[in-house]
Amino acid sequence: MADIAHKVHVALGERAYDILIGDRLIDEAGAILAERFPGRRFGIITDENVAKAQLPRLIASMDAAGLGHSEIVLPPGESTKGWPGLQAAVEGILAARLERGDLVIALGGGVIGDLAGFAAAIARRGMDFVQMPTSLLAQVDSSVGGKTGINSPHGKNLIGAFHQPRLVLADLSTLDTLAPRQFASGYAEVVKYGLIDDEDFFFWLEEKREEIFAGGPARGEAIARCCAHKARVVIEDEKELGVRALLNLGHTFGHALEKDTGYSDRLLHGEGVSIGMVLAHGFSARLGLAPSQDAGRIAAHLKNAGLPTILGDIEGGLGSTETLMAAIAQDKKVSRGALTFILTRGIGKAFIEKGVAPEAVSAFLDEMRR
Ligand SMILES: NC(=O)c1ccc[n+]([C@@H]2O[C@H](COP(=O)([O-])OP(=O)(O)OC[C@H]3O[C@@H](n4cnc5c(N)ncnc54)[C@H](O)[C@@H]3O)[C@@H](O)[C@H]2O)c1
Ligand SMILES: O=C(O)C(=O)C[C@@H](O)[C@H](O)[C@H](O)COP(=O)(O)O
Ligand SMILES: [Zn+2]
Repeated sequence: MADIAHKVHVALGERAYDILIGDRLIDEAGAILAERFPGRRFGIITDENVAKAQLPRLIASMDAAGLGHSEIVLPPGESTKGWPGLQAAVEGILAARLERGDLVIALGGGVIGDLAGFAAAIARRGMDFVQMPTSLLAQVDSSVGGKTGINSPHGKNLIGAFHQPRLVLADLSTLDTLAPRQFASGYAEVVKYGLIDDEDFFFWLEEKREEIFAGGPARGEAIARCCAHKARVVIEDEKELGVRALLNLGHTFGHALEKDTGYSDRLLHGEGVSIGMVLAHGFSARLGLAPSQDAGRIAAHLKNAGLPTILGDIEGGLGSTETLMAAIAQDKKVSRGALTFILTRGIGKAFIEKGVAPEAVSAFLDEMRR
């Protein structure tokens, strides 16, 4: 029997859903889906790595529950989260003759979650979907909150829709097959929650980091605390009209770096966020807003977790500062041409700053490249 260790409810009225977190949940997924979505068929969208490591378990549990299903298996990696990947996902849903009342299952990391969620949002003008996150990043962040979409050559996540899942099933045992670099990448988003507004969580992470990486009980607790944090923010501001932008800490820089490195394995999303969070704290210190020792303490923690923390850590070099600034100018938080950044007064004290001077950002980036 599956062990549902944590349950977080995302109270969004008619779009409300549960996040179930536990060990070996995937082996019970068929029974859970049959109970919650009787009489439906399912289109499982996944990538080749997850298909090898986890899909057989999901299929076995769905077969045991007598559920009808089809599989759409895409290439792994960030480059799949673009127009051709979206076309493959949507056409796969249609080819499988899934009806509007059937469900899409996103089995995988954040790439599959964002892509399959967006495909579900637009196929047959909108289908329900279930998130089954299998990377740490997806379990603590991308499977929750309904941001779905794909990347554009113009910038990260520029095409998409808010489309909430009907259920999130996070099986801790799936993380056993995740590559260490990918686990570290997801850990950057874990740290993010502490840095936003929960210094106690950051200090707890400083104590528990090794246990979390080793797979001890702190891992499930960390994942549940992140989901509870994100659920609180999403309930308050589902469409990012205000406070939800705090979840973007480190992302304005990070997304520009991801674009600059071609959405490739040169820089994973969490790695960009790691460098971006250190830059956001460094920039805040430069503006006299935050103590500079906080940036050092954060960088040390991320570095000990195996993450890059400075621009020089990105192999293969970067484009010019002008190119990075052009990517930053495409950020979705830009309003009437003015830049918005998530800045900070220190660990756990992030805030939204509108109208940040591009010259100040550009000068800071120039300095950080030296
Ligand atoms: N929608 C949101 O709110 C949100 C939040 C954060 C990040 N994101 C997006 O998420 C994406 C990054 O997600 P990610 O870090 O999970 O990357 P990913 O989806 O590429 O997964 C990481 C890698 O690990 C593999 N993998 C995943 N689970 C596995 C498992 N259990 N066993 C073996 N291999 C496994 C995948 O095949 C892939 O190669 C980015 O596109 C980012 O923009 C979205
Ligand atoms: O859920 C959110 O809101 C976030 O900002 C979470 C981020 O970790 C995530 O990377 C998100 O996809 C970024 O959103 P975007 O609106 O900047 O594309
Ligand atoms: Zn992110």
